Order: sequence, then structure tokens, then C-alpha cells
Amino acid sequence: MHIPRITHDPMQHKLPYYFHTPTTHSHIMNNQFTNITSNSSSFSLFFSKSMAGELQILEIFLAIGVFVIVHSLRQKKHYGLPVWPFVGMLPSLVVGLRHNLYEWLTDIINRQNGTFRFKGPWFSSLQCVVTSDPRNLEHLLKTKFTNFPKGGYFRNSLRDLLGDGIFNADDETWQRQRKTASIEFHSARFRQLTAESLLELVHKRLLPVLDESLQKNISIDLQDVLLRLTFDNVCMIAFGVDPGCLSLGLPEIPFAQAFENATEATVLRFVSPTCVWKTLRYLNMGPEKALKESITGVNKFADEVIRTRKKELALQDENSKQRSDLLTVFMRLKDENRQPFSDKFLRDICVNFILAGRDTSSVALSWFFWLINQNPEIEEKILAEICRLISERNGDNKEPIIFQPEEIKRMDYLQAAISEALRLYPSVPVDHKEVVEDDVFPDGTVLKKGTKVIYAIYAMGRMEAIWGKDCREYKPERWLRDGRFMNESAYKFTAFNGGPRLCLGKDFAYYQMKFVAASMIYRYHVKVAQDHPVEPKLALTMYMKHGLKVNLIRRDQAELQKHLGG
Ligand code: HEM
Repeated sequence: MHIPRITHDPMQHKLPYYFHTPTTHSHIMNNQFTNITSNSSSFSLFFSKSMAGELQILEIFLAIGVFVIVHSLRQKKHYGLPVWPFVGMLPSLVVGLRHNLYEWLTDIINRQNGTFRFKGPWFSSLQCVVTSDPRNLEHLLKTKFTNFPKGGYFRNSLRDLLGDGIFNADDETWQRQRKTASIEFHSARFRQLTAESLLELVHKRLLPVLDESLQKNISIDLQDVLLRLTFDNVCMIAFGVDPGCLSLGLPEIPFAQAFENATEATVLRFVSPTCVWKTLRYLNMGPEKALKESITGVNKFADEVIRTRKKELALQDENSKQRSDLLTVFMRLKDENRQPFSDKFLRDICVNFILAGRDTSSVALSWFFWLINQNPEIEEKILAEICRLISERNGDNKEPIIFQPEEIKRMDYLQAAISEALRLYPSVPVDHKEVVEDDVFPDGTVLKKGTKVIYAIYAMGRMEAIWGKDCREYKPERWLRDGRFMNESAYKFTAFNGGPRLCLGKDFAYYQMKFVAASMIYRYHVKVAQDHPVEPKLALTMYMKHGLKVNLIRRDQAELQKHLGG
């Protein structure tokens, strides 16, 4: 570098002060003009000096640029990603977003031994700690549960759609709903409602829709069909009504469409700066306009159901006495002031349960069917287990085969195969908390009050430190001991969350997924269409971006007999 030359140049002392200091003053301009015209050699000298000055400034910038690049790239070693001035790790995030964000996160987390600090642009709220260390997860989900609520950022982004419902609430509001819903979810009445509604949906709706595609010899989007099934099912549980999404012809249902649009538009808030989406909401423009319209559609449906149910309850209608859906349960209860819950609160409760129960089991089943399609020997083992249970029946194995709750419970291999799919493709791939008071994670990471913590559930399934060298392989056997399914720690297998906020629908979800999978696998071989692209979509839940296009092939009787006879 030649920077010192300019300061040692003797000519520099002869130049008037204004050659060093830019100015617009007229007498100075005149002086310049006089100097230049009176001496042509000093004219050319002046310009060559000036150019040299510019070149040297350029050199300074170049040197600073090189220094910044080298320094930023060297930070990768320490922080996991290059840290650029002003924008932090944002450029790497943009690259990650263009490919598979979850794989990108997994790669960094593995390099950083389970935890890293994401540094976003200094002016943004994109600063957080990302972890997938089971010790940290136990700390935040259980040991220090009260120090890690969902927090204001998450709640504000979801408030318009979810209000104060269980998914979007902390503290007292959450506790009250959790307690009531938990009692209901574990009641015999609720179990009966879920078993009956599922049986009806699978045998009267799902199988006929699948049969139709088989007869017409057309492929179907299995993810779409399963989303329809779980949507109808969770509406029956939450509202006590059946929207009829899953029926022959796969009709468009305005409420279902409004719900889907609302969740998609809400996700956009997480990838836009808060001030941007708030301004768009204020101006009622772009995605915020679409969100408002879809929420109006959701509310219209919810208000109508709540109004009708209130009438039923007031008349002590026979229907209302038999009902055990969540809406009716909460309507019979009183709040802390011994007043009935407001319509808004009832709406929030139902909408939250629909969100919790709709996307989760359907997308998990889609990944499961895709995985067994790639691993035919695993499909064969599932079929063998199903057939063994049928052959153990006391003579009652006539068609149509309808699986009984005790049989579903005994399907250990199927439960292992579904858990293994959830380990690799968790329906909720990342989740989020906020730190209330300064804290330190068991791995030594310092957490300041207000820090956002992301726990990367997808990455956890791909960590050798947790699952061993074969962590990327689909192996249901890792869940079995002597042929029986063994649960894993919720802080190692966090697909259903853990601690006090463990998924309330976990048992129901397993029952639902096993019932659907067994009923389908017993009847059909589900073949994924050739060259169908499969990749995750960036959303709150782990959708397949292009759905799952499949063709169904009816099971050969001889194949079934082979297993049944055995
Ligand atoms: C494969 C299926 C499912 C998976 C993987 C799953 C996963 C999860 C996860 C990760 C959470 C925590 C979310 C958070 O706090 O941010 C959660 C919460 C919850 N889930 Fe599930 N879920 C499934 C099915 C269901 C079903 C079918 C229902 C209901 C019918 C349900 C009801 C709930 C509820 C009410 C919560 C909120 C619990 C609370 O905050 O206290 N889930 N679930």
C-alpha cells in the first residue's frame, strides 16, 4: 500500500487549503481559475495530483473491502456463518431460503455442535439463538419452562388469526385452556367421539375416494386428500360439525379454503419486517388484505356454528345433550368471574384446535407414505403385522375389515414406522420461544432477556450425536425393543414438543395416523408417481411443496393370504 506517499509529498504544502477541503465559495473558485490559467504546468500537476489522490482513495476502499471480506469470512469459523457489516448473516440466510432452509440449518447446527447464534441486520428483529441440543431443549421446555414463553413477537404475528387460543397464549390464558382441554382429551366420551368420527371418515369417505381414483385409473394428490380428512376430523372434534371437505369429487369448501389462505398469509409475517406487515395491514394492501378477507371467512363460519350451538343449548336440545365436542364443553363452563366465555374466546379455542390438528397428522402421513414407497421391505413388514392381527381374530375376519381400537394399539411396528417418519420429517420443523430473564443454557450459551430462541426439530433428527451414524436412514427398528414400541425422551424426539406444552393431541394423532395407514396399506399398494418432485415447503408445518402424487394398486388376494395364512 502507498498511502503514506501522499502525506509526504512536498507539493502538498504548497497547495492552498481549499484543495484539501471541498467548498463552493465563489472567491475560492476564482482563485483556482487564476492559478490554473496563469501556469499551465501547475494545471497539469494539479490534475495528476488530484487523480493520484482519487486512486489512493480507491486503494484505501479496496484495502478496507478486502479486510472486511477476509474478516467476515473468518467469522464463519467461530459463528458458523460469515458475519457481514450491517447485514450480519442475512446474505447466508437468503441463500439458505433459496434452497432447503431446514437442511441449511442442519448443516450449520452440526458444524456448531448443536447451537449457534444467528446475527441478522443490526436494525432488524432477526437476532436469535438456534439450538437442537437435547440438554437445552429440556431446559427450555421443562426445567425453566416459565422463563421461556412463546413471547410477544410470536403472539403478535399470529394474533389476528389465532387470537388468544391455546396455541398463541402464555401464562394464565394458556393454563386455563390447557387444563380444560386436557381433561376433555383424556375423557372416555372424547375417545369415543374421535374413534367414531374417524371410522366414519375412513370407511365412508376416504376409501371410496381412493377406490374411485383406482377405478378411473388416475393419480391423486395424497397430501390433499389427507388434509381434507384431518380437516373434517378436527372440525368434528372442535366444533362438532362436519364441513364435508373429503367427499367424492373433492369439492371446494369456502371455510377450508379461507382457513388455508389465512394460515399461508400469516406465515408471510414471519419473513417480513414487523413494520412492513403492520403498514400493509394498516393500508389494507397486498397479503394483509388477503389475510383480512380469509379471516373474515373463518369468522363467518365460526360465528354461525357458535350461534346455532347456543340456541341448541338454550333449548336443551337432544343433540346438544349428547355432544362432547370442545365447543360444547367450553360453552358449558364459566370463566374466572363465573361468566360464560365470550363468543370471541370460543372462536379462538376452536380455530386453534383446527390449526393444531389439521396440518400435523396429514403431512406426517404424506412423508410416511413417501418413505415406505422407497423402502418396500418396511411396507411388507407393516402389512405382515396388520395381517397377523387380523388372523388372530376369533373368526371375525370377514370383509370389510374394520380395525378395532385394541388392534390399532397393538400395531407396534406401524407405530415405529410412523415415529421414524416424524423423526426425519417432523410436522413442526422449527419452534420458537422468548427469554424472560437472563439465563444460561446447559451447553454454556448465554441468553439475555428478550432473546428469541429457535429450536430446530428437523435438524435434531439428523444429528449423529443424538441418533448415531445412521441418523439419516429410515429405520423403524430403532424404536423397537423385543418387538415392542419404546418411547424416546421428548427432548431427543421433539416432534410433539415436550414438558407442560407437550402436544395435547399426541395419543389421538397416533391413533388417527395408524388407523388411516393400516386401513390403506391393507387394501392398496400406494405408489408414488414416477419423477414426482418431493421437497418441503417453507410454512408453519412441513408440507410437501408439490403435494404427493400417487397411484393406487389394489392388494393382490394371494399376497394378503400369504400373510394371513402365516
Ligand atoms: C402428527 C401429529 C401431530 C404433531 C407432530 C403435533 C405436534 C405438536 C407440537 C410440536 C406442538 C407444540 C406447538 C407449540 O407449542 O408451538 C403441539 C401442540 C399442540 N397440539 Fe399437536 N401435533 C399433532 C397432532 C395434533 C392433533 C391431531 C391435535 C388435536 C386434535 C393436536 C393438538 C395440539 C394442541 C391443542 C397443542 C397446544 C398445546 C399447548 O400449547 O399447550 N395436535 N403439537
